Amino acid sequence: MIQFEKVSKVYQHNGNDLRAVDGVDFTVHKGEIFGVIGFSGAGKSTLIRLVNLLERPTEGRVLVNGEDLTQLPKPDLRKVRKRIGMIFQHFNLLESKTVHHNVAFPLSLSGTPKKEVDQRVNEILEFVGLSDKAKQYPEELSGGQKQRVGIARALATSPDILLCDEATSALDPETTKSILKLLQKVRDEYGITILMITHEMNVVREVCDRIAVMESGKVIEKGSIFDLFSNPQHPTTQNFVRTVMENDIPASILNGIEERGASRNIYRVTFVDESAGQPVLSQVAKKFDVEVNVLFGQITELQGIPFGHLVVELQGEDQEVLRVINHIQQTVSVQEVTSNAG
Ligand SMILES: Nc1ncnc2c1ncn2[C@@H]1O[C@H](COP(=O)(O)OP(=O)(O)OP(=O)(O)O)[C@@H](O)[C@H]1O
Repeated sequence: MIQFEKVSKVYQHNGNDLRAVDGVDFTVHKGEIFGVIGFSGAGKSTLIRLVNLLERPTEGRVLVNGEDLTQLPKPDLRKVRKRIGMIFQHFNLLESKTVHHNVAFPLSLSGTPKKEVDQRVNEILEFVGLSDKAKQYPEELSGGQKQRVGIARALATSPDILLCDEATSALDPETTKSILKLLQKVRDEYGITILMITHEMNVVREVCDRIAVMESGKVIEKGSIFDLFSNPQHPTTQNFVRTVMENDIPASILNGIEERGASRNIYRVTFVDESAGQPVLSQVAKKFDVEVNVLFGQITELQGIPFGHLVVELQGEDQEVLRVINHIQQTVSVQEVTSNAG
């Protein structure tokens, strides 16, 4: 468990205070995958580095499993740090060492007997799917394989917490997916708490239970993936959501709506939860004297829950269209679409 308690980190920049992290306050629960998302300079790297004391807070506290690391004597701090693994965007592997030695490194450093080290390394390489690469060097591996070595190295000392610093930002989309799957397996099989920072919304959508959105050092919004995607409050969060969910109706369709003039009956139907699985609109076409013309839409899945919207034109008498709206409002949310609004 990681608790940020009104944490700030202030740097000096040209004689002025620069609040890289500013009053951050949230808790990452045990076994959770928590994402911190923000644009460049938002303060994400500084925040994650406060967890393992690569940075010290200027104000507030960071508690790791209930302990304030700044208060620990050095030998205790070393012990606690072993319980916090970290992986990096550019993997940070030792190029002159084999995969086996890279993973063994943190164990050898702490004086673990060789036999024990070899056993643990073999076990972890099998877990990350790289048993056959033990004798190879980093330069012989793909980016995804290098990150698997990074994950194996971070897991070698059996941590409770894994910090991921833009861990998939240097990888292509397919490799990103496979690394995110591996991180899920790390959480599911070892119960490790994962805190990840990223600027990519598709990454947090794929694996995180909850996220916090950072801007100018502050957390501007936080919540479950479902809540933030389905109802983002802050404009920055809305921008992030837009990077993965096309909410805006394309201009060509809006122009078409404008051309239809006053007689249009165009609505945005938002599906949340099990309503997305119900054939609401096909039922309408059968039950009422209207035709349903789908103009645009997107349905996706968030944390196993279907979510999305369709923009539809209802063709029929106004009275009948109103009856349809009343009917479908019981299961989905309905908004009228005008040509100048998505
Ligand atoms: N050691 C430092 N000294 C002075 N300023 C710093 C230091 N580290 C970070 N900063 C500043 O703090 C702010 C937050 O930086 P940080 O690297 O934490 O952001 P970020 O969200 O991780 O962005 P990026 O993804 O670009 O690294 C930036 O304005 C940065 O210039």
